[in-house]
Amino acid sequence: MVLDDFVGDATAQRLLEYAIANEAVFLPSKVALGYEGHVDETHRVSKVNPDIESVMPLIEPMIRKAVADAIPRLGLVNVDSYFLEPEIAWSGDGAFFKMHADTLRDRANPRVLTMVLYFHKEPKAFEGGQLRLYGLGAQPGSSDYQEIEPRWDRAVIFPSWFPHEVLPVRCRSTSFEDGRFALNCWVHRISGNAT
Ligand SMILES: O=C(O)CCC(=O)C(=O)O
Ligand SMILES: [Fe+2]
Repeated sequence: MVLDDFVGDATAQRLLEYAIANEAVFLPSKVALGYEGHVDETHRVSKVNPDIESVMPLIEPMIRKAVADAIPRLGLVNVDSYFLEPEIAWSGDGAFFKMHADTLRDRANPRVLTMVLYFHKEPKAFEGGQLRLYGLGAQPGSSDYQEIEPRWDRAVIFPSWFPHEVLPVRCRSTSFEDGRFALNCWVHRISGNAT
């Protein structure tokens, strides 16, 4: 599901300003390996800031509404209760994220939905960085995909088990504010509520 004009210009601008002001808090992104996260620059290059509590109240109502709509539309079951895991990711020149799924299997409260909201400085100073969303079971190199442009204030919501990747970002400068920003928010199903 692609939802344009998701939070509105003023709120998207607030998110951008918040991210830029907190550049120092962004740390290299990790990928999951068993129960541990580790940095693997052959698989993923970007930076993340999971400490976004102060801006969550601005966007949480829109996220919760979109999640409530997405659950029946995407045919998810057993998601009567859930919690959100938000972070802001920054992708500068050369950043990418190879094909992966977001589901962390064998965990008590698995991720069931992935939401990504894009924002960036205007005029846009990067190219690339499209999200490729593959069909279930696709292998690297598959041509079974939909490609989504990371447009200002566009949100994408999909089941976390679908394979996806972020194509390489090319940016005119190395300055932080020129990069591709994405607010990622995972919906974790709270286990034990099977009906
Ligand atoms: O930034 C995106 O478009 C997707 C990011 C992603 O796949 C992830 O953080 O797991
Ligand atoms: Fe992902």
